[in-house]
Amino acid sequence: MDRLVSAVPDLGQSTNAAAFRAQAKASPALLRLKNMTCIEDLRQAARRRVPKPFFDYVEAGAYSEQTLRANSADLGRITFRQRVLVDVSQRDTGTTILGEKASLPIALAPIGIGGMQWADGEILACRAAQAAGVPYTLATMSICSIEDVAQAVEKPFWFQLYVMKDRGFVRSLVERAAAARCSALVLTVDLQVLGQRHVDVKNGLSVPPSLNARNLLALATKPAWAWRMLTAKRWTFGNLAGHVKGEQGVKELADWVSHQFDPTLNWNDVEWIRSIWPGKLIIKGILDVDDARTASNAGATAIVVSNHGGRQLDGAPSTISVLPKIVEAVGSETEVLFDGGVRSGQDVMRALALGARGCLVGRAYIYGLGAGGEAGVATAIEILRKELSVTMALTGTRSIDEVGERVLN
Ligand SMILES: Cc1cc2nc3c(=O)[nH]c(=O)nc-3n(C[C@H](O)[C@H](O)[C@H](O)COP(=O)(O)O)c2cc1C
Ligand SMILES: CCCCC(=O)C(=O)O
Repeated sequence: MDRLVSAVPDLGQSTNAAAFRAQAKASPALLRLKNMTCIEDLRQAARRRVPKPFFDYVEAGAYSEQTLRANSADLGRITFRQRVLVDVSQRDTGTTILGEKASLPIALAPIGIGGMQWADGEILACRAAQAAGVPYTLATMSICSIEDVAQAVEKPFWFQLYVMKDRGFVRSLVERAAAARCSALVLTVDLQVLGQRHVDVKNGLSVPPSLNARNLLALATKPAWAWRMLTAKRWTFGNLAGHVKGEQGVKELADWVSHQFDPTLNWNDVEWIRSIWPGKLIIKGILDVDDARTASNAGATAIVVSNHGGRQLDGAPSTISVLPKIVEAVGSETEVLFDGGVRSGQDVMRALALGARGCLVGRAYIYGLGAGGEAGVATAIEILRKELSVTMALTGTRSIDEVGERVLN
């Protein structure tokens, strides 16, 4: 099965459609994905290839999923201003994020247990991101560890930090990220207490998967997935090995969070993190103007306007509905990144038009990972690139600098 992945040649700088088509010709893995023309196609393929508990985990939002739905619905209501007779023959989707060049105004969001979607998922996603020229964020709760990923990729990546009760362990994570030359620390502040995702409870989601009859069946019906996992031999949280007692038999994720994550986390701790991480600091999970101001004053290089993809506070507003006022409050001092509901290049354009510097994409790339490993993530990024480029053309926009309210109705 690993043929699918190992057959993928170095994708190079996949920044234009012609180059991607040439690579697809040479690569059976990309060829298999060639009929995937939108993120929804990748989602359907992931549904077929990933065991149900892990696919459900990606899909889920908290409680009634009102906020999850609002993220996409509110983005979809924003319409563009069609402009014609503008020379759009030369278009550039490139930009800078945190001062670094990116071929697209996106970064791959931190996704816990990405390595359960496809064996070695975090390494593969990071490779695809780097080949495409966009930042990748490794989650604290990843299956591949910081060191696993650092050894397997060429360029620096971002590391996402969850603050646990054991501050010695938190410090060691930060030190490991620095030793691995991570280029930014993404401090997630909206998940000290887990918003329940009903389906995970019903599926008995655990890492490693619990071996009851139902779960064994779910794994057995995806033999290609299971074979890759057995070969990769990575089944549990890579960053936590040796640090947390009983880690090999982690129980339900919700139990894990309530035992390990620190609900006392507050702004003084941000000062502490700032003192042990002198590099670029991104605070992720900001949805309120006052919090955005405090984050900016606390020395954040950037913030991510995020409600955790609708997975935490059900009933919170959609991210796109709060973006403009947060940009207005802090946008001149702090880079404002955006996430939640981005499933197309059109969505990226919408967020940029309302002031975001770039978008973190979560599920959109994870569907690609579940659909086809590294080639699937490359395909997801390529789909977003093409959609953004065409949307730029049809709104009479040649560069990311030109994107603003002028492209909206
Ligand atoms: C399956 C899944 C796992 C996630 N795990 C993490 C995580 O470990 N750390 C984190 O900061 N955010 C995590 N998030 C939130 C994402 O980083 C991001 O905020 C969210 O996915 C954006 O919404 P979107 O999926 O609609 O793009 C996760 C999201 C999903 C869907
Ligand atoms: C305990 C893992 C939490 C990962 C996460 O952030 C999410 O599932 O949304």
